[in-house]
Amino acid sequence: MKVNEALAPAKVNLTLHVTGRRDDGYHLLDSLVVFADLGDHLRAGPADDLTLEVTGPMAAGVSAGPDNLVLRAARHLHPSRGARLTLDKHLPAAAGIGGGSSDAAAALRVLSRLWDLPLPGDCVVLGADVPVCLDPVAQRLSGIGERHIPAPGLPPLPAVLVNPGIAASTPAVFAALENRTNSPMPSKLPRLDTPREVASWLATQRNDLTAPARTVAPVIERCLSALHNARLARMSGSGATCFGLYDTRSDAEAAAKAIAQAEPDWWVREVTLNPPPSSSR
Ligand SMILES: C[C@@](CO)(OP(=O)(O)O)[C@H](O)COP(=O)(O)OP(=O)(O)OC[C@H]1O[C@@H](n2ccc(N)nc2=O)[C@H](O)[C@@H]1O
Ligand SMILES: Nc1ncnc2c1ncn2[C@@H]1O[C@H](COP(=O)(O)OP(=O)(O)O)[C@@H](O)[C@H]1O
Repeated sequence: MKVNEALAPAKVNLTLHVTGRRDDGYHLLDSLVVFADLGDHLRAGPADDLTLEVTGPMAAGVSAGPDNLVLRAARHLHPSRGARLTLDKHLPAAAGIGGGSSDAAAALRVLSRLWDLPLPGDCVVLGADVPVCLDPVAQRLSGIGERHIPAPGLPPLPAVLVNPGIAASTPAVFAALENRTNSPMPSKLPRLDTPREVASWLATQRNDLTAPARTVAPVIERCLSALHNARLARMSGSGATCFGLYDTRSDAEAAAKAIAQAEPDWWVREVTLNPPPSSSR
């Protein structure tokens, strides 16, 4: 990618344990987060005014106004400088894969280069997922999202992402959560060398938002069923996107093809999670 371009990769919560709730209503999380080799594309050119154009296959319904997280991130970085921004949307919005947060983080990265400014330290105010998206590699996220440390060794993971085209509102899903104090992941995460080992270990962990998300969007059950031949099938974030993990890319490709044929209205993509550096599409 050129200096004024950035990939805003899909974020996937391999685990999402809700461990408590702060007085301000935000929830404490313990989450193993990885990124895909697929995402939105952001370009920035020099300009006097700040403008944004939203293009691409998933642009429908995404505002190009000041509420777009790309423009909010730009104004967070500098209150008045200009740039001509183009956001090519490939990820569904409000889908539990952090499209907006990853776009905001990409905007901070690109504009800090264009404007020669340091990255801000307080970007959690843009969204709980923005800090982890600033450095899109495997990480263990905690606090409400403001704390993250590199995850121990994980291999690249052949996977399929499935979204049924229903937006799951993150506040609505948190509001439907019955038990807000659940156990965290083990304090020391194991080193996992193969997709099979990853799937076996993940099966002992959870996404605590799955049950409330199913009440908000019952179609999630069908997404998980569609991934029945995966080593592990789970929801990401607050949904509704679900992911399936496979042993090989060809297994994932075959599964994606079959699901897309059976559900032509769904967004179905074969991806690699935690890809080797510089292999993004
Ligand atoms: C749940 C997660 C897990 O990675 O992913 P998504 O489903 O959004 O992808 C994130 O924590 C979401 O991050 P993000 O989407 O940036 O959240 P924000 O805009 O800050 O918050 C949206 C709303 O979600 C709730 N929220 C969010 C984060 C958090 N730790 N506790 C919360 O209770 C609050 O109701 C808040 O008003
Ligand atoms: N660049 C953007 N892309 C997608 N959604 C955006 C963007 N900017 C603002 N939003 C708003 O943010 C909300 C959450 O979007 P997103 O981050 O994609 O979902 P999630 O938090 O479920 O991962 C959307 O409902 C949308 O209104």
